[in-house]
Amino acid sequence: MMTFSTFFLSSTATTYAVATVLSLSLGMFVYRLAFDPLKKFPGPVIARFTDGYAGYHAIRRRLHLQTSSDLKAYGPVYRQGPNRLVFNTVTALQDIYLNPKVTKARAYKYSSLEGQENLLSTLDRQRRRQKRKVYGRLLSERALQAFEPTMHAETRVFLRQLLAVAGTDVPVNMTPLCERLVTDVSGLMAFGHALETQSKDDNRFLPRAMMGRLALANMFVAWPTLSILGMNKLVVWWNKAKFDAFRALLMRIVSTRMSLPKDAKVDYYSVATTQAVKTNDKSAEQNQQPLSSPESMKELWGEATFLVPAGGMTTSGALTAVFFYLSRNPAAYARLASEIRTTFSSAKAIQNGPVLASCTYLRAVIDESLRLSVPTTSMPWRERIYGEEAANDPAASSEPFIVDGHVIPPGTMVVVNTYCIMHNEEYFPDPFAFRPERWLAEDGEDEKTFQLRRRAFVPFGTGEAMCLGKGMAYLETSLVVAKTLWYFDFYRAPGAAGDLGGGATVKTGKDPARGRVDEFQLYDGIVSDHDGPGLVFTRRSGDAGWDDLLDSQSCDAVLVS
Ligand code: HEM
Repeated sequence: MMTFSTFFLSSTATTYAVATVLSLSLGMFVYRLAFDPLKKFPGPVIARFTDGYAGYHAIRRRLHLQTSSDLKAYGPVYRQGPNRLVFNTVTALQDIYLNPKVTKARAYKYSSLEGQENLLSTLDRQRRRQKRKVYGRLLSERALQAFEPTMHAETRVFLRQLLAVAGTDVPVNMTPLCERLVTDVSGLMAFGHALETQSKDDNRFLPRAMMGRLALANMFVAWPTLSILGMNKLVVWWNKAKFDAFRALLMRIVSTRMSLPKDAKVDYYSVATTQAVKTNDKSAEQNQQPLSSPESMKELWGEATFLVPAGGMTTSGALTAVFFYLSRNPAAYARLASEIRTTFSSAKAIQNGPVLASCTYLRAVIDESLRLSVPTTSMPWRERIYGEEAANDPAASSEPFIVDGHVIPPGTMVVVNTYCIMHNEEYFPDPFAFRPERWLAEDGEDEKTFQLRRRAFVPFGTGEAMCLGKGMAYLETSLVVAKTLWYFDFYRAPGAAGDLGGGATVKTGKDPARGRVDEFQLYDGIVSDHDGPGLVFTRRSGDAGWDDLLDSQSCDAVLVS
C-alpha cells in the first residue's frame, strides 16, 4: 500500500515533471512565435512547432499534393516544419542545388530503415563522391551499350506477355507488368542476377516490398521524431516476415555474386571492385581485399537496397505514366504510333542510336509524362554545409546563404519539390494538360520562355546528387514504349478497369487533390507508387514481323481483376 510519504513524494515528482514539460512547451511556444528566425515565413501554424504536419501527409502518401496546395495558399516560399522551407522557382533551384556550399540535409539519414548505409543515406561528401564515381562508371554510356542486349531480352519477355492477351479484351494492369520488367533489368544490372519476376512467382513479392520500404523511408525523412522515438524499429518488428524475406533475397543475390570472379559479369559488383583497384585508392583497395568479410557483404547489401529500387521502380513509374497518358490522349497516341512505325523497318531495328534519337515526339511524350507524374515526388532536402566541413571553410560560413532573395538561417532545410515546380503555371501554362508539344517548341514560342521551361523540368533532380541513371531511364523507357507500339495498339479498358490509375476513383477516395480523372495518381514515397493504367491490347494492323515474338514460351500476364 502506498504510504502518505511515498504518495507525497511521487505526487511532488509528478507535479515537477508536469511543470517542467509545461514551461518547456510554453518557452518553445513563445520562442516560435516571437524569436524564431523563420517566423517571417508564412505557412500552417502547426508546422512552426512540429514536422508532424509534413509527417501526417507523408503517412497518407500525399505530401506532394499538400505541398502543391500550400504553395498556392502561401506563395512561392512557405514553412513546412520548424526548420524547413519550401521554394518553387527556377532561381531557387539554382540557389539551392547548384550552390557548392550546400549539401544533402541530415534528415536523409532517416531513410535508412535497418541502419544500412547506401548512396541515398550517405551524408559525408567525400564518401558520396567515391560512391557516385562507382555508379557513374556502372551507368556510363559505354556500360549501357554493353548492357543493352539484356534490356532487349527482358523487353521481349514483357512483349510476349502482351501478345498472350492481345485481342482477348482482357484488361491488363500495367503497374505489376512494368514493375516486374524493370526489377528484372535492375537485378541483372546490379548483381548480374536473374530475378525472373516476369516469368516466375518466387521473387514477385520484391517490387511491392521495395515500394513499401520506400514509403516508410519517406515518412521518416519527413518526420524524423518518429525514427528518434524508435518507430522504425517497431515497423521492422511489426513487418518482420516481409523484412526478413526482402533481406534474405538481397543477401542471396549479393552472396551468389560474390562467389563468382569479379569479372564474370558486367554489373555493379564488378565495377565497384575494379574501381577500387583503378583509383589506386589505398582505403578502397583495403576494402576490396576482404570482400567475403561480413563488412563488405553488409556494404553491398546496403547499396543493393538503393540500387535495385533506384534502377527499377523509378523507370516503372515513367513507363506506366507514358502508357496512362497515351491511352487517354488519342491525338498524341496517333502521332507517336505513326512516328515509330514510319521511322523503323522492324522491331529489331529499334535500338539505341541516332535513329532512336531522331524520334523527337517519343522523347516529348516521355518528358511530358515525367513532368505530369514524376516518379520521385519526395522532397530532396538540402542545408548549408555544417560541422567539420563548415569549420574548415570559415569563408563559406561567413557568407550568407540566400535563396530567392531570402537569407536562410543556419540549420534550416530548404527544398524545391519536383512535382510542384513541374506544375508551376509560370513555367507550364495549363499545368495538368498532357501536351507533348510543349517540348517541341512548335507553337512559335520565344526561345527564352522555352529555355525557362527546360530549366524548370527537373524529374532527375539537379546538382551534386542528380540522377546518374538518366541515360538508362530514357533508353529503357524509349525501347519499351517504341517496341510496344511497333507490335500493338492499346486502349483504355472499358468500365472500372479503365479508370485505374486516374483520379476520383474508389481508390483515390474523396481527397479533393485527387479529383482529376485524367491525372495519373502518385502515392508519395522516396519513389512514388502508382496503380494501373488498365489497358486492352490488340495486334496492330500491318506487318509487324510477328515471327520474332511468336516463338513465345508460356506467358502469364497480369490481369485487372
Ligand atoms: C525515370 C526514371 C528515374 C527518375 C525520375 C529518377 C530520379 C532521380 C532523382 C530525382 C534523383 C535525385 C535525388 C536527390 O536529389 O536527392 C536521382 C538520383 C539518383 N538516381 Fe535516379 N531516377 C530515375 C532512374 C534511375 C535509374 C534507372 C538509375 C540506375 C541505377 C538511377 C540511379 C540514381 C542514382 C545513382 C542517383 C544518385 C543519388 C545520390 O547521389 O544521392 N536512377 N534519381
